[in-house]
Amino acid sequence: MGIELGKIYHNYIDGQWKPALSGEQSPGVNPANRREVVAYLPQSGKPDVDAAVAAARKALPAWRGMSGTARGDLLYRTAAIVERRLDEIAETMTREMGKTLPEAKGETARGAAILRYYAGEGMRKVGDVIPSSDGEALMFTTRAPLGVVGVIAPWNFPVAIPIWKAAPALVYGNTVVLKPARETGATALKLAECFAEAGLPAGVLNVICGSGAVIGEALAEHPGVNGITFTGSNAVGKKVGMAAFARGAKYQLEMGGKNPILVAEDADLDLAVDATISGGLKSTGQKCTATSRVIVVDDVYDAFRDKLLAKVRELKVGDGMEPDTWLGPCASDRQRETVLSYIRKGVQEGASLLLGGEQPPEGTLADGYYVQPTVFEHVARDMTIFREEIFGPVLALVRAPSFEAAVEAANDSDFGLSASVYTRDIGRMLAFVRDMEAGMVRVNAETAGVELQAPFGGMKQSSSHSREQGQAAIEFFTSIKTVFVKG
Ligand SMILES: NC(=O)C1=CN([C@@H]2O[C@H](COP(=O)(O)OP(=O)(O)OC[C@H]3O[C@@H](n4cnc5c(N)ncnc54)[C@H](OP(=O)(O)O)[C@@H]3O)[C@@H](O)[C@H]2O)C=CC1
Ligand SMILES: O=C(O)CCC(=O)C(=O)O
Repeated sequence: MGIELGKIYHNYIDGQWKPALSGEQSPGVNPANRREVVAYLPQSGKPDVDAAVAAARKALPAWRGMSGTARGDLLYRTAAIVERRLDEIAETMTREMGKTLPEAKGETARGAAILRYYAGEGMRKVGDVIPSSDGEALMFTTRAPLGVVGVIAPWNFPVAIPIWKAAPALVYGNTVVLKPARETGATALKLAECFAEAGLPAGVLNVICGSGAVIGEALAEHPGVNGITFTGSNAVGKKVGMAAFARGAKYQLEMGGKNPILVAEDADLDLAVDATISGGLKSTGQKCTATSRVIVVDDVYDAFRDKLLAKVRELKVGDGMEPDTWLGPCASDRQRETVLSYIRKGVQEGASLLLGGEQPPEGTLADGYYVQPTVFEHVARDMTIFREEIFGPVLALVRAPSFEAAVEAANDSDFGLSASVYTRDIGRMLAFVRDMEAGMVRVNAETAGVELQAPFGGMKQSSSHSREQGQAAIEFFTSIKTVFVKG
């Protein structure tokens, strides 16, 4: 039994399911088959944002007043419900944004694991006792929640990202207004159903769907929102950050990447090829941690390229619901057009297109937003495909005369999210860890894939220099209070 297609969804505000106040809704189509309407989603406006923020503000005192353990218990219960509904949530995700069903199931299971991790945070320490210079006083730190937190989420990890933002926000005593990407509203509303079934009090989590330019902006500018956490493009992230900064709200931005994998002359080439393919092309290259620049030392360049091409040719493109599909469609028509325009630019600017570069030939794929896995070589550092985030199944091969030159080329980027190296030499590993300007530095492992218990974030223009996930989340979602008590 599959999910109900074409269902009409409502916003989740103040513990109730409500249509947009305007009554407007918009269809969300399956990127693997544009004829399939997956869901009708509310097209909310500013009055809906006002209602959601008012509900979150009203719920705040009681939620903040509960113990961390009690808040954590609600997250444990939500995790169990997400797990029970895993197949349905994963199918909704695949039909809304195209990633393969096994990937969607893995991500949903990860969502439950993130909820459990932060449920446990409700019982962990929040401060330190610091010796005072006054022998009769007690000085210590504690943590206060920010208040109402706005979560603006992208479509590429529609379960993991909203949860890794909302779960720590909630457990530390904040209330939340979540605005999912327009592509993945139904998946987010199913998560809201799980929180509601777990017994989360009304108004503690609110989910509203609609255009980013309207309700995302309204949330960032709203005087009732104390903090905004955003993942998405650099252009929008900067706008959101500036809107929050202008009114003194706290903000956290996770944005693009242009992640390199370096292949040294002593690398295990088979492993390096597998990591390049998995890191660069899984989820159709739509990860901020996706491998995009493949920088290979001259001595092994030809052998690496030939192995890579042989394996990429074997990848099966198709509907993510089909069991033999390795690579699904781009998440939307807009995203497919962006990717194809980068490919055209690569060709115009003189890179050599070795493989792919087009929509797959007509047939069963004609109704979806597909792009063939694409490999370029002779990519120069001033080319657009070397410099800008593509967010599609496109790899740019770069030949480097030496390992040192490869590191230098890898650092020649405005971004610094993730970077990986393949080498067996401990000296090279350590040099890479020291010299690479990236928040996630990975040795003999692909650039993508993050662990929920470890800090995640980037350097340079990849982030606002904060970190998400693991214990790092407490830094954004709370403020430190230093307390001095004298009897
Ligand atoms: N770092 C990452 O993980 C991601 C990076 N990207 C990058 O962004 C590119 C474009 O993707 P796209 O989906 O358009 O990313 P956006 O940055 O536009 O979208 C991310 C989120 O921000 C919302 N948003 C859009 N405009 C505004 C605004 N003015 N104020 C506040 N919120 C807003 C979106 O809503 P809505 O969906 O309604 O527009 C969505 O919820 C990709 O090609 C990729 O390069 C995209 C997704 C994730
Ligand atoms: O690599 C991952 O698992 C996470 C990637 C990510 O956070 C993103 O693409 O937004």
